Amino acid sequence: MSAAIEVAALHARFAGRTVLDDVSFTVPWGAVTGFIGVNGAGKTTTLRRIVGLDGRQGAPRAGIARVAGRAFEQLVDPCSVLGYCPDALGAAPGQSAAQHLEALALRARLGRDATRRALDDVGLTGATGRIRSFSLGMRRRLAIAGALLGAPRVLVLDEPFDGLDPAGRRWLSERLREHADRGGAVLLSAHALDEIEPLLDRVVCLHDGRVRFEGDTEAFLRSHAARVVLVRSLDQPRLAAALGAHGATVHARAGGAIAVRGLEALEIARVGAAVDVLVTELTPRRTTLSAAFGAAIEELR
Ligand SMILES: Nc1ncnc2c1ncn2[C@@H]1O[C@H](COP(=O)(O)OP(=O)(O)OP(=O)(O)O)[C@@H](O)[C@H]1O
Repeated sequence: MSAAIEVAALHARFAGRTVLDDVSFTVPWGAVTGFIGVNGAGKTTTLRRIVGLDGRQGAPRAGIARVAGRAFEQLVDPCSVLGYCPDALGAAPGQSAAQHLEALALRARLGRDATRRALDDVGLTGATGRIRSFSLGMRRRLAIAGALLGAPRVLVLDEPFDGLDPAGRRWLSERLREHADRGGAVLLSAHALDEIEPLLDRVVCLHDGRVRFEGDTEAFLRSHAARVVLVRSLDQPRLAAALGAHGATVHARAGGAIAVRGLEALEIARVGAAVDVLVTELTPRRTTLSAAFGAAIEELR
C-alpha cells in the first residue's frame, strides 16, 4: 500500500528566491506527523502543494505530491480521501457556519448530513450567527470542520491548534489521536511544540525550504537534544567553575540549583569528586520538543 502522503523533489521559487529546495518526505498511515519549522520555513507552501492548491501565482513548480498514491487532481473522490484545514479560514464573513460548510459540501457532492455531522464534530452546532462575529477559536473550529466534511482518511492541517482554548486543544488532540488510531493519517504544522509533543508520532523538520529531519519524534529528541542536568552541591560556585573548565555550560537556576549542559550526570559527579565538592543532587531533565527543535536550528546556523 502506498504511503498516505508522498512528497518528492518539491521546488518552489518566489520573486527569484528559493522557498522549497528538493523537499521530499512521506507521511505514513496510522500516525500523526508534525511538520515543524520556523516562520517562513516553507510549511504552508508545501502543504498547499500537497492539497493541489497552487494559488500563489507565478511560482514555478516542480516535484511530485501524492495522497494515497495519487496526485490531488487524480483523486476520484477527493473529499473522502483528503481534508485540508488552511491557516486562514477564507470564508465569506456574511455567511453562517452552516452556509459556509453547505457550499463546500455542494462542491464535493456531499449531502446535508455531512454538514450537520461536521458542525457537531467541532462543537459549532449552536453557532447560528454570521462568521464575521466569530471568535478566533470558532473560526478555527469551522476551518477544521471543512477538513472533516467528507470523513477523509488523510488530514492536512495548517496550524489547527492556533486560536483554540485549552478545552479545544484537548478536544482536537484526542480527535486527531483517534483518527490516527483508526488507521488514518494526519500531517499538521504547529508552533506550540511542547504542547503537541505527546500527540506527535513523527516529525518532519523543514528549515530554509529543505527537510532537515524526518523520523520518529523520539529519534528527533535524541538526536537534537542538548541534555541538561540539574545539579546541587555543597559548593556551587566551585563546582560550576570546575564544570566550566571541563567544557560544560552552566546556568544558575532559581532555588540555588545549576543547570549543566554538555556533561552526563556521572561525569558531573566525577568532576565534583575531583575538586572535593560533594554533589547532593543530579537530576537529568527530559528534553522538550521545543528545546530539541531549538538545538536543531542552532546546528543549522
Ligand atoms: N505569494 C508569495 N509571494 C512571495 N513570497 C511568498 C509567497 N508565498 C510565500 N512566500 C514566501 O515563501 C516563504 C515560505 O512561506 P510559508 O508561508 O510557506 O512559510 P511557513 O513555514 O508556513 O511560515 P509560518 O510558520 O510563518 O506560517 C516565506 O519567505 C514567504 O514570504
